[in-house]
Amino acid sequence: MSTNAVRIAPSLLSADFGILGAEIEAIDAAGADFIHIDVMDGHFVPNLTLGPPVIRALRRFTAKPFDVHLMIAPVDPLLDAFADAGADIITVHPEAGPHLHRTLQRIRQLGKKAGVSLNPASPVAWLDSIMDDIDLVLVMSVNPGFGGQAFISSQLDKIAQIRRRIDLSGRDIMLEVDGGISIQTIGDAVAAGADVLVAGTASFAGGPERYADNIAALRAAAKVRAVVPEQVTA
Ligand SMILES: O=C(CO)[C@H](O)[C@H](O)COP(=O)(O)O
Repeated sequence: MSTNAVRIAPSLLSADFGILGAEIEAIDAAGADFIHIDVMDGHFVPNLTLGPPVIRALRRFTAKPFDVHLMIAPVDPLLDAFADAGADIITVHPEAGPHLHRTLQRIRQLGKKAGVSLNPASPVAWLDSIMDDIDLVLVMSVNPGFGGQAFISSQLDKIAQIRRRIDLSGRDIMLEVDGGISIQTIGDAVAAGADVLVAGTASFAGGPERYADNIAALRAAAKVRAVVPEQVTA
């Protein structure tokens, strides 16, 4: 794939929560493509972040797409609230069920792009029956819940398998990778087939005066792979 098409989605999880509006303005000006918002409920994942009222309040600080990753269960009762608050892409986990297909249909009915997220141990086969119903696959390259974790390199094989499926399907589906993305790991993720890279720690490191350089460094590193191609088998 062309690295020109790579999108960088800084995760607000690593921003200063005391000044989120200013952080969004700064990361937007620094070249972010999407604003990635991690919603955690303290139940589906062992951490708590923010909900629809905060997303609504932040909407006025940028025109960039809000890429909202829902790590909450049950997810269905809150879909309308997140759509109404200003989410553009809404990504859910199959385990947040009970009816993934219905959930994805509802997201699209709300006029939003529908994403599905696979945890490190979740099988690629879960995509089999929903390829018509998604606009984005989010591969978690860490276990969800916290920023600053190490990239799980076994996910490269999964990314490559999903890239093949998307290409064979001929559908316009984004392949996003989230967790441990840095200048050391982004090249391998892109070489395996990712085209949207979530980066929290790597985007927000060093404060606002570093954001543009951080994102530029990620884009440059996206063209460099660290592992030999044979390690990515699928
Ligand atoms: O969804 C997440 C954790 O559940 C975060 O988006 C992800 O971990 C990004 O943080 P970092 O780039 O620091 O790894």
